Amino acid sequence: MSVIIKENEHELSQELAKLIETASNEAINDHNGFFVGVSGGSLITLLIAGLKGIRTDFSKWKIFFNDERVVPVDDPDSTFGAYKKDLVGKVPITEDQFVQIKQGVTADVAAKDYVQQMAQYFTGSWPAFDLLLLGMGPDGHTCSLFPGHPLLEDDSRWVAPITDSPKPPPARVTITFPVINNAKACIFAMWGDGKADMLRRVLVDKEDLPVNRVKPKSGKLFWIVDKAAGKYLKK
Ligand SMILES: O=C1O[C@H](COP(=O)(O)O)[C@@H](O)[C@H](O)[C@H]1O
Repeated sequence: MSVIIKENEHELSQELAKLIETASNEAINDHNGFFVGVSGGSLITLLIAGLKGIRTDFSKWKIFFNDERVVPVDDPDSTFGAYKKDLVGKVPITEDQFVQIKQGVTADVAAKDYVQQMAQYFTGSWPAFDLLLLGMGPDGHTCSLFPGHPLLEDDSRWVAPITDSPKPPPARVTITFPVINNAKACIFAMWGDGKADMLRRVLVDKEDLPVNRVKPKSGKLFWIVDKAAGKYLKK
């Protein structure tokens, strides 16, 4: 595991972009495509800032959602809606490069449909993403895997529905830990004072929180944070 502490949000987004560029170019050289999973929330701001500057063949990207809220795309809670509004058109990525969650159905149906869509890109018992870009919520959740929730133990499905998310909206779909830990690389990226206390609990105290269950089996794990978020971490 590598923990990288950058001076500020700008430097953090540049560092994140560099790692994404490397992962993308390696994947494209290796299998002519880059399969990346993205999260919602504050990560999007970092991506908007960083992705503009990277040199890679964006046309080879296929973008999956690590989790998504079961809401219409034009709902402010929709993660795809946020990427569509904030990223598409600003970097050379088109809407059809996103693997979208089925609309107008229950979380259960959306999760099953998402697995079928994923299976068009991955063979093997678990999908092997080239890179997962992860966020951490204030309670230590990642994707839609929340502390104390039974889904933390789900090891039978690629994607699970959740209808009792403690963070609204309640209905979501999420990739599961076996999928996360089968990825070739995972990056947590975050900034700001608001993340500092939870980062201490995760990286210093090593509490059993969902984010600490991210342990890619044979992949790399990075935590990239700014000085404010990393103020309790040793340099
Ligand atoms: O609800 C969610 O929260 C987490 C963390 O978001 P943040 O805004 O606190 O960074 C996010 O990673 C996840 O994708 C999202 O659905």
